[in-house]
Amino acid sequence: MSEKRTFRQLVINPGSTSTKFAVFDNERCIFEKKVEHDAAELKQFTRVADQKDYRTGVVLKALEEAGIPLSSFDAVVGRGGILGPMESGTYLVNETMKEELQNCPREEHASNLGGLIADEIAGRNGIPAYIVDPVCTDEMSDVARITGLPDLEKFSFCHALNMKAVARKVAQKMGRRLEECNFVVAHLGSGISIAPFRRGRIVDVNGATQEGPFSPERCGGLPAMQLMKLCYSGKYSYEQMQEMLMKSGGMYAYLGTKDVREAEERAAAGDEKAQLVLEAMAYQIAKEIGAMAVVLEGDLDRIIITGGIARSEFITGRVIRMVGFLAPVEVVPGEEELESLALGGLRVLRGEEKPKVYRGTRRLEE
Ligand SMILES: Nc1ncnc2c1ncn2[C@@H]1O[C@H](COP(=O)(O)OP(=O)(O)O)[C@@H](O)[C@H]1O
Ligand SMILES: CCCC(=O)OP(=O)(O)O
Repeated sequence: MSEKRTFRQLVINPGSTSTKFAVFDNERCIFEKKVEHDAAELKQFTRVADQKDYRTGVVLKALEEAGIPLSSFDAVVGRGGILGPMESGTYLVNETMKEELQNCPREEHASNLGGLIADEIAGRNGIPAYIVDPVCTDEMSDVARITGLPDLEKFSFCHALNMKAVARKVAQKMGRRLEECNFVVAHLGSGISIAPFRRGRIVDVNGATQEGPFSPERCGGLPAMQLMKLCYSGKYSYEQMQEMLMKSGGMYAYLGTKDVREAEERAAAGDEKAQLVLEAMAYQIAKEIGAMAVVLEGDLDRIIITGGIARSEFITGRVIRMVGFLAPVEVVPGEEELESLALGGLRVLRGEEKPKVYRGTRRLEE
């Protein structure tokens, strides 16, 4: 019997406050590390892309300390960023992609560093760099793009990497391929994405930074007229509003914590406000799942709940009570982003998939 070749990959997931990275030999993780970055240290960089050399250095230092030589890698894979809308899959980091990530990403987000750091390290070794199922994965139907105001076109922005990976696993458990199933997948983390998967494609989704349920740190969808009045009230600057919507809104704005566990403890100890806010988060999540089930016209095989908050029985219990009539619910706690990056790279290294080629931004709004 012939020996199966072992492919070694370095996978990198840059977050807003940390960089997570790991080394995989085929499907097996042999090294994993999370480096928390000091807020003051990151503050010296004006733009996210400016952090590339600093974070690359952090990864290289850790690999050296662990005695893992760069020459042992077959590919480097990064969590990909906010490029133009693209189909799900594994993409080669090419010059067009690098130029956009470096100079003109559609939005500033730490995941923009994934492709850049992967390319920097891969380049030192003459091996390919990839990104997998980036946050700009866009498989939405045309009808889902219409907002009601022609100036504002809805675009897809979600936790595609973990959602696709978890959906693939649930399909596998059911003895099917992802393309043979209809799911509603809810990723519940610091940000929340809830999407209908029609035959494996994400045909709609709440934009994880501006629509749908509020999350531990983000406001989600807000009443538009009231929001407009607040923006023009002179009370807050553009930057303050942005910070409020993205980082200090949602549960944090009500309770002063982004930790659902702490909120649960307070509720259990009789804090009525904590109880109400958690109830409201569960209520909004269930309502969004219901809306996405309607997109699938009720033809769904499973509802899948994943992300850190999927560990919360307080939240999952209430959500399941509200949406359980729609389909069986599968809870897959946590996220598997590093593993998902490795599996995406591996499918290409093994020749099971061809790497896709990014051809540049197709700006829907222009
Ligand atoms: N055991 C748990 N019970 C309840 N909530 C949890 C648990 N573990 C993590 N969480 C919550 O999950 C959220 C973070 O989710 P996570 O998917 O790790 O987010 P991200 O990676 O997007 O920052 C936090 O609000 C955290 O309190
Ligand atoms: C919608 C994907 C981008 C995002 O919000 O990711 P984090 O929750 O990791 O910040």
